[in-house]
Amino acid sequence: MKGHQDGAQGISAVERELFGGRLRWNQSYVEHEGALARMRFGQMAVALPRMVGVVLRAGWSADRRALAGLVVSQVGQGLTGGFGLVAVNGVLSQLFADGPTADKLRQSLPALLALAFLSVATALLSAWSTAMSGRLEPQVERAVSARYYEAVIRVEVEATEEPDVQRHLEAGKFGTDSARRMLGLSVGVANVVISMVAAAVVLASLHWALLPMLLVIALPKGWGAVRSARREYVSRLHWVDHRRAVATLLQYLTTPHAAGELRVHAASALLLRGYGEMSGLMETEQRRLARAQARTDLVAGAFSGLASLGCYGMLWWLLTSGGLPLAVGGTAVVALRNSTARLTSLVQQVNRMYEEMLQLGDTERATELAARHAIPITGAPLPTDLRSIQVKNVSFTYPGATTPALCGVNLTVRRGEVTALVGANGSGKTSLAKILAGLLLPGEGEVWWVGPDGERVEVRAADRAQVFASIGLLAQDFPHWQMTAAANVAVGAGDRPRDMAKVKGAARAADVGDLIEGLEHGWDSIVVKGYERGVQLSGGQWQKLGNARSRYRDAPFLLVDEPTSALDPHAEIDAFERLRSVADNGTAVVLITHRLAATTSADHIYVLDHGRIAEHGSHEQLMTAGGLYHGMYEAQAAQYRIALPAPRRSVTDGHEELR
Ligand SMILES: Nc1ncnc2c1ncn2[C@@H]1O[C@H](COP(=O)(O)OP(=O)(O)OP(=O)(O)O)[C@@H](O)[C@H]1O
Repeated sequence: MKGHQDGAQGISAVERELFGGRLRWNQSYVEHEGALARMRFGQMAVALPRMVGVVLRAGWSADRRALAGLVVSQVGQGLTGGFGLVAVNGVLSQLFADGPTADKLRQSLPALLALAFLSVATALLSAWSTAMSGRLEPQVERAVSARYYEAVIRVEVEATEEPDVQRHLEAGKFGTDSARRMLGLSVGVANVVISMVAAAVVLASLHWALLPMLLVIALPKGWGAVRSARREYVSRLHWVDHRRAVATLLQYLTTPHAAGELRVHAASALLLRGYGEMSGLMETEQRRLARAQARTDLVAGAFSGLASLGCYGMLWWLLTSGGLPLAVGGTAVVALRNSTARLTSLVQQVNRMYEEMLQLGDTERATELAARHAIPITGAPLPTDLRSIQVKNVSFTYPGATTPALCGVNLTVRRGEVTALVGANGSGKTSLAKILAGLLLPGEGEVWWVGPDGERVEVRAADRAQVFASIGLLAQDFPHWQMTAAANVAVGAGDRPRDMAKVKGAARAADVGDLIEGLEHGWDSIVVKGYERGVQLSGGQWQKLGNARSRYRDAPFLLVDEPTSALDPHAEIDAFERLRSVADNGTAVVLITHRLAATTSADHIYVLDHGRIAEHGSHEQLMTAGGLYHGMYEAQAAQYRIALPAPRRSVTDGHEELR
């Protein structure tokens, strides 16, 4: 394989088998990022301080004292380095002067003492710097992460459906801890740069020609560092999907809910083969990178070596032609050797810093993008005492889809009623529920939130926080939080302090209270196995817990998507009756279900077909109309009729007996 630019090459058979083809980062995105990665030195010189600025600002707002301490200790170390060189020059000047050795040593003593003092000061400053950066780094990481995640969770759901937005937001995740590493590296780089600047000042003051020498040695290594970092960054971008897929394969191998299929279906053999072949490809890429880096290092090292040779040659010439005193020459050699050693560490750190900067740049871009697509934080207040939601001529097409998920939909959801949404798979029920919840905004048409006297606010103009506060949601694939049972209910109102009495009430209303209270650790049981206090719930028990969560929200509009799919027949009937009584108590219940027995008692049924409302009315009206609903209901009812053979009877001794 030649590398990530390869066309059809570099695909393992198993990658094709499991993922249908190459798993490389979307091409257009790579091109866009490629432009960033091709940044020239000049652009990088601008971008690097900007990213350091991001980190410093985060540090400043997190812990000013620690940041100030860090800056002072770094500048201090640079100064001690500079003064150290001056002291070395003082010692050498005394030693190279004429006169008896004992006198020369005595006269160099003050400079030697100064050197000792400076090294103690350097050690103290370095310890202070370590303590301050250790204190600041986690705070900077938290600040940058919080900014990113707070922005991401506010993004409109529709925007997250756009592949480009999705990718940028995903890419941003990898840079959140780069801020922490950037701070550590910035400290290291600042340390080296300050000491080199100090060395440069001292060298330039000794002889003007010594400064260009230092730069000539530094440049090739800097070039090599940037080149390697750029190459690694581009590679990581190209391989990120592949890497994620490999991690997923490994994750499946230890996921408890896959345990059965892994063993019985031998899925583990396929996954392990996938892991082996796909990580083998990544190793090939790592080898390519290592070879390329070795080449770059060789070229940079060769040029740097040539530059050093030239510098020492020039020093020789300056000394022999009398342009430079011997003591200054000695100081120059010490400074050049120190600086070259520091340069190696500078190169390594800049290299890593450049990579981190590119990743932190991703996080910054994702944060800005998220802010551009954010749900507005202001808007018209909803009428107090909401009565209904009216959907008028609403159409909606998911980004990238060719056909609309909803088309000219009209419906009204009223408090005190159960409104059922039924229809075939993919007919648009969940999409309509998301429109009602204000999670998706209609492409065309309006969604009105209506008060008791007909006063109304359209969802786009409304304060969305109030819209969300008015909705209780139980999605089809509601999250199973790996937390305590109490937290799993109370998370239904994460913006309110936990009220245990209400948690217990909601659980009782969803028929799960006794179960939780009967557990060894009761409400503190963690509802996933593997933790201390962990328990495993069944699918139906989870569903009841989910129902309790949506009850705990206690909102005027309750949207439930297949709330009984995992319940046993008695529990299912019970759950539907409980939903009925929630509606009777004044809540608007929107029930999405394929169990048509449950819709018989709904006040209004809407039948969706390919995104349109095909029929609506009560159960009786729809059955009389004999359309889609009638067909679906009959099909379901017929299943029960077929499944119930008439009991066979025999006659024994004149008595009928069931067999
Ligand atoms: N996030 C999405 N991006 C693109 N298309 C989507 C998305 N979600 C749903 N769709 C498409 O929109 C249409 C309606 O889907 P929706 O989930 O609303 O159907 P549904 O009636 O709830 O189906 P089911 O009964 O299977 O749950 C389908 O064609 C589906 O493929």
